[in-house]
Formats: sequence, structure tokens, C-alpha cells
Amino acid sequence: MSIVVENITKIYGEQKALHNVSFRIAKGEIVGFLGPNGAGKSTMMKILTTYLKATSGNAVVNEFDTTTEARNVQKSVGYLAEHNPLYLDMHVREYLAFNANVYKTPKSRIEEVIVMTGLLPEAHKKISQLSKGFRQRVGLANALLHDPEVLILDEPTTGLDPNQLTEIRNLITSIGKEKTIFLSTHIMQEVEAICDRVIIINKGEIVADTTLAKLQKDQKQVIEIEFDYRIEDVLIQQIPHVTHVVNTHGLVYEITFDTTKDMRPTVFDFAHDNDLKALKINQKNKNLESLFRELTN
Ligand SMILES: Nc1ncnc2c1ncn2[C@@H]1O[C@H](COP(=O)(O)OP(=O)(O)OP(=O)(O)O)[C@@H](O)[C@H]1O
Repeated sequence: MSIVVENITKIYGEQKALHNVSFRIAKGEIVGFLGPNGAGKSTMMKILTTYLKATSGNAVVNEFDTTTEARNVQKSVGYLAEHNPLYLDMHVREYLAFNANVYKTPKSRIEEVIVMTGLLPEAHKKISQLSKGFRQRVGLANALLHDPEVLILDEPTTGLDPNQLTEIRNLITSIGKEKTIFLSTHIMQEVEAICDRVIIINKGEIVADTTLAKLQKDQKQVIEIEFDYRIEDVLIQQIPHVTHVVNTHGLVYEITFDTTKDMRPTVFDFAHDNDLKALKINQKNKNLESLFRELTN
């Protein structure tokens, strides 16, 4: 097991941030830690990285206890903190060299992580000159410097534009082929795009722990489609297997089907037969969304 958390409780003064939290993450898994603001995600991650001590309970990372073997835990974990604090006045290589020195990492590793995270074209610049997406890459490169077994990423894509978001998600997915990744987010699509499994936390307690494959298998299918002009819901309801139609905004409709067979071709045929054009089509995992709403509302 890469991470074992048993009955962790964390109390800040009067504020209970975590209550009897337990979960296990196997080597090589990419697990999303999903929860609304203030649910306790960062607190849990800080305990796993030894930045914080739990009030009670045990947390073990890469077989090392976070309280009694903190140094070994730190060697096993690469951490990208929320808001990715960086020294903006440093150049990229200078910053990585500074941290490599702290970790006693060989200098050759700096170029390796630069290439691995796609930083090469920007590596000669000052960090302050980089876009947010490239700053995240610097944060990830830094987390990878000492070649840790486990990566803990606290909201790694917050504040990125859609292109940067896709790039960083792809990067995390490719890193995840070799490492265990535990990443927090409050964005469901993030979990769907990157993770094998999701752990949902609300008000300091774990409320769900399930694989994406299981959610997908159980699910009713939802297709979001934008047409080029408005159409009556009743017409859409004539498509086979439709159980529910909502005009969410403008010309965008969310159509729910009671089948897992991919209904996108049928929806395209429907558009064609009704002289409509499909401007955008998107298959959504309704189950994660409804599970999240149900459990965290
Ligand atoms: N140092 C602290 N002192 C007191 N309370 C704290 C401290 N840090 C966090 N909290 C409280 O603990 C709870 C959990 O906070 P935490 O930052 O772990 O949540 P989060 O899920 O990471 O939220 P977000 O998504 O907003 O980052 C919140 O109620 C927060 O206000």
C-alpha cells in the first residue's frame, strides 16, 4: 500500500477539520480527493506530507509512519501545495537547483524533470515571467525532483485556463503511469479526466470511496448537446432510451438515457433528421455529479 490512513482526526482549536478519516491507496493508483471548500482536503494532505500532525489516528506513506518516520515519508512524497508557492525572482533552473540541493539530488535530475514536465522551452526564464500553466509545471517538476514514489497534489489545476488545464491534466496522467497520485480537487470533471478512483470528503468525513469504473458501469448516460436553434423538449424525448431532457442554458440540452450504449451517434442522427446542427456534444458521467451533490449538499 502507498498510503494507509486510519481513523485520522484533526482539531484546530475549536474547529474539527477531520473526523475519523480512513482510506487506503494502492501503489500506482491515481485517486481524486473530492470535496467542497473547507471539507478538510488540504488538512489531510498536509498530514500525509508531515507538515501537520493529526490530533489522533495513524497515517502511513510508502510503509513509513508520518509521525515517527517523518524524514522517510518526506523522501517518499512529492508535494504540490495549494497555490503552488514559488520563488518568483528565481530562474527555473536556479529554483530547481536550489531545491535539488536541499534534497541532495544529483544535478542531472534537474534536466530530467524539466524534460518530463515539458518545461524545456521556458526553462531559461524567471519564474515571474511564466504563465500560470508553466508555473504549475515548475511546481510539478519540483515535486518530482527526488523521484518520489507518491505524489500529493493539492488542487493542481486551480486557476488555469482551459488549454493549460488540459495540458496539466495530461501531464499528471502521464506521470501517474509510474507513480501513485493522490490529488485534491473540487472539480468533478477533473476526477473523471484523471482518476481511477474517487474519495469524497464532506465536513471532515469520508462520504464515498469508489472506482470510476464502478460509477461508469452503474450509470445512466447523460449527453450534453448544443444545437444551432431551439427545439421542443418533447421532440428530443422521442429519441430511444431518453428518460429526461433539460434545456440547461441557451441552446444547450442535457439528455439522460437509461442505457450505457453510446448514444452520441443516435443523437447526431436525430439532429440530422430534424435539420439541426450539433455545435457541441459531450458525454457526461452523471453518476459522479449526482453522487457528489447528494453527499455534499
Ligand atoms: N490553521 C487552521 N486553523 C484553524 N482552522 C483551520 C486551519 N486550517 C484549516 N482550518 C479549517 O479546517 C477546515 C478544513 O480546511 P481545509 O483547508 O483542510 O479544507 P479544504 O477542503 O482543503 O478546503 P479548500 O477546498 O477551500 O482548500 C475548514 O473549516 C478550515 O477553515
